[in-house]
Amino acid sequence: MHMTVFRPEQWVKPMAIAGANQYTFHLKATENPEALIKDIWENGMKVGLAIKPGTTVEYLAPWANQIDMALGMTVELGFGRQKFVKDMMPKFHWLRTQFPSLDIEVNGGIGSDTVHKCAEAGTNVIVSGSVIMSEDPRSVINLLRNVCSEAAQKRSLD
Ligand SMILES: O=C(CO)[C@H](O)[C@H](O)COP(=O)(O)O
Repeated sequence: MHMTVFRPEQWVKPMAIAGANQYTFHLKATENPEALIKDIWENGMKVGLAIKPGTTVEYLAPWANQIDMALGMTVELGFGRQKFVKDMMPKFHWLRTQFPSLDIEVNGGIGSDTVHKCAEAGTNVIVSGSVIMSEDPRSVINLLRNVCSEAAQKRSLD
């Protein structure tokens, strides 16, 4: 679950009861990330931690060893069909270098023209909305998956 909400603390238990296996919250939406991470674990879910395009990766770094996934937004929060912001690429690259086994998710404006940059920078989890819905979903999903797999394989050989 990607929770774009204020006070993410209040939804941990309801989401666990509803069957969520991962709870992603926005770092700037809580005053106590450490306690929230612990609460998510204790409720049996994996932890995802999200930052917006304007947030530095150093802000997320102190928690990177305690989470399962980092999410970098490549658009501002709110709605689909926004233009991809490429400023996140150095942040993904830094995260991948520092935390080789961390899941790194990208969300915002991802399709066949933007996925390569993200995969090369180190993302391995892709959110894609409008492009998938506007084209042939099966072939777009296959392409996104293949680009990420090939980039991961190349990293493992380097
Ligand atoms: O969560 C989002 C914005 O808050 C995403 O950008 C959205 O759901 C994905 O859509 P798109 O692929 O069209 O950018």
